[in-house]
Amino acid sequence: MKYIIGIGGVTNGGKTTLTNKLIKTLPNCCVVHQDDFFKKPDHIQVGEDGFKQWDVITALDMEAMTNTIKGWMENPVKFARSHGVALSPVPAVASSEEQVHILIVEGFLLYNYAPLLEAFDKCYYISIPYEDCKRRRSTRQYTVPDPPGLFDGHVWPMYQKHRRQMEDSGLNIEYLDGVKSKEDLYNQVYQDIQNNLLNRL
Ligand SMILES: Nc1ncnc2c1ncn2[C@@H]1O[C@H](COP(=O)(O)OP(=O)(O)O)[C@@H](O)[C@H]1O
Ligand SMILES: O=C(O)c1ccc[n+]([C@@H]2O[C@H](COP(=O)([O-])O)[C@@H](O)[C@H]2O)c1
Repeated sequence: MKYIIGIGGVTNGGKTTLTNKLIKTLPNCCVVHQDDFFKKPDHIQVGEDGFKQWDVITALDMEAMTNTIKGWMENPVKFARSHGVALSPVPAVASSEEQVHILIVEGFLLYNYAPLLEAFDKCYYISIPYEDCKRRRSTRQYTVPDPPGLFDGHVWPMYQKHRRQMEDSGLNIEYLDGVKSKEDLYNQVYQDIQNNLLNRL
């Protein structure tokens, strides 16, 4: 069985932290990070506001990301091996359908790209309030540092716009409170995944 989990949410909401905890405990679990598909800085458009438009879907090579996910869907064993993910031994009696393979797709604009929406078996979305987000972001180092004013001028307004768009899409999303402790968030999601997998077996 193949199972694809989306962990979307606001910048600095804790997506990577949660993902890194889950991949340590979920069996046969690979990960795709949307941040790995940002285009090079010279391919990022500059808006009328003067800011490079990093927080829009065209800043990402979504076709390449989709192809990576398709690669996992076609052959999760090969994908795991080529990404250095250790697989559980397959019992001699097990068929390939009995072996569970999990893919976590993590990113801030996961649910705003129509061709990918059908891929997810389960969609999580982490939110935190404006003040927490601004504070966490202020200490974060990206490959391209935030210019002054980017958060209020671009990042937060784009987050609000994309969130509304996602909510209007009718996708079935489980919202997570990113202000909860890292441990509580992990326990909540791990338990939910276990329950969902058991229901499918
Ligand atoms: N539940 C949490 N409570 C407090 N701080 C958190 C929590 N989850 C993550 N953080 C912190 O917030 C920052 C951003 O976390 P990260 O997982 O990289 O977010 P994202 O991948 O959503 O951008 C990091 O400094 C991280 O330690
Ligand atoms: O990773 C990069 O190369 C990069 C370069 C410039 C900006 N970013 C920021 O990365 C943010 C999304 O990543 P994250 O982990 O904070 O959800 C988004 O808000 C962008 O403004 C990221």
